[in-house]
Amino acid sequence: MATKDDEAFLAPDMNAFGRQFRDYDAESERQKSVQEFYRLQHINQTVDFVTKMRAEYGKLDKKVMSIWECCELLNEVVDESDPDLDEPQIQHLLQSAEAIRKDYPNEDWLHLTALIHDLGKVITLPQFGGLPQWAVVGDTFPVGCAFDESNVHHMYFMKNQDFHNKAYNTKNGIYSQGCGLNNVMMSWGHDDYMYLVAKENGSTLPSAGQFIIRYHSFYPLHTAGEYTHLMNEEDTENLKWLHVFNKYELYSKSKVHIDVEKVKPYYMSLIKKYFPENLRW
Ligand SMILES: O[C@H]1[C@H](O)[C@@H](O)[C@H](O)[C@@H](O)[C@H]1O
Ligand SMILES: [Fe+2]
Ligand SMILES: [Fe+2]
Repeated sequence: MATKDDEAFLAPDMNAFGRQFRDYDAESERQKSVQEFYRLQHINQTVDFVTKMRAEYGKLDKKVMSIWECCELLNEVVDESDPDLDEPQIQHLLQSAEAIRKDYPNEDWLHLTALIHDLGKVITLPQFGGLPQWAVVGDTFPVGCAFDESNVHHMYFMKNQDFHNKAYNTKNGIYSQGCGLNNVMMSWGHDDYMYLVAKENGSTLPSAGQFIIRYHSFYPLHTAGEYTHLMNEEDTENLKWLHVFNKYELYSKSKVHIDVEKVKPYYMSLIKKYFPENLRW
């Protein structure tokens, strides 16, 4: 007989606060601080800033540690951009991973991708450079081309210096049609950082897994369907998996906790399969 654990994942209609998911306009205290977060993010994420961050974090000289150590460290991180989540970050990682595992039991790489997708948020901690929230979390978007209106709280881009730069404020900006997302500079944050960590440490996670990590906050693309003119064929293939992932990542945010010790052995075996024991961060 099927137990509750064997049932397919059901996406809820409401978040843990009884609101719609990703409602950035609802009147509440939380909404105000989320809006203030996006004001700062949209003003400060520029081509110059991203260029500096890529160079700095590309050194991977902050710490040597395992993937699991980082999962535990993530519990110290608070995400001020998220209107749907109040739980410790490790719960969010495990909730996402276990939800996907229910419906895609054979795609072990996808379970692991879910487990690690937000680990990059550690760059907000002092020992990783202590970056401000606007440089770590929130939705992401390309810099170096026009900011699309599908970005939440789009109006704040008006105070971004790139908004007024003629080289950057056209549809393609410094890019060309179909150039591929790999050639596009995304706003700096936990996605691009974790992608860098995985790649530079020689992870064998499939290309779709690496793509999910790198673009999971790129809602203007994967949910609004904008910026597709920058994609190439490989991006189109990988985007299919990002759509799958997104459903489980977003709608698994709930108050139902996962027993960490119970599932840890399974995830440790996946980490061993796809990552070296210690990584440079
Ligand atoms: O607030 C959330 C949160 O920071 C997530 O980790 C990120 O991936 C989302 O795109 C963002 O909207
Ligand atoms: Fe997440
Ligand atoms: Fe994220």
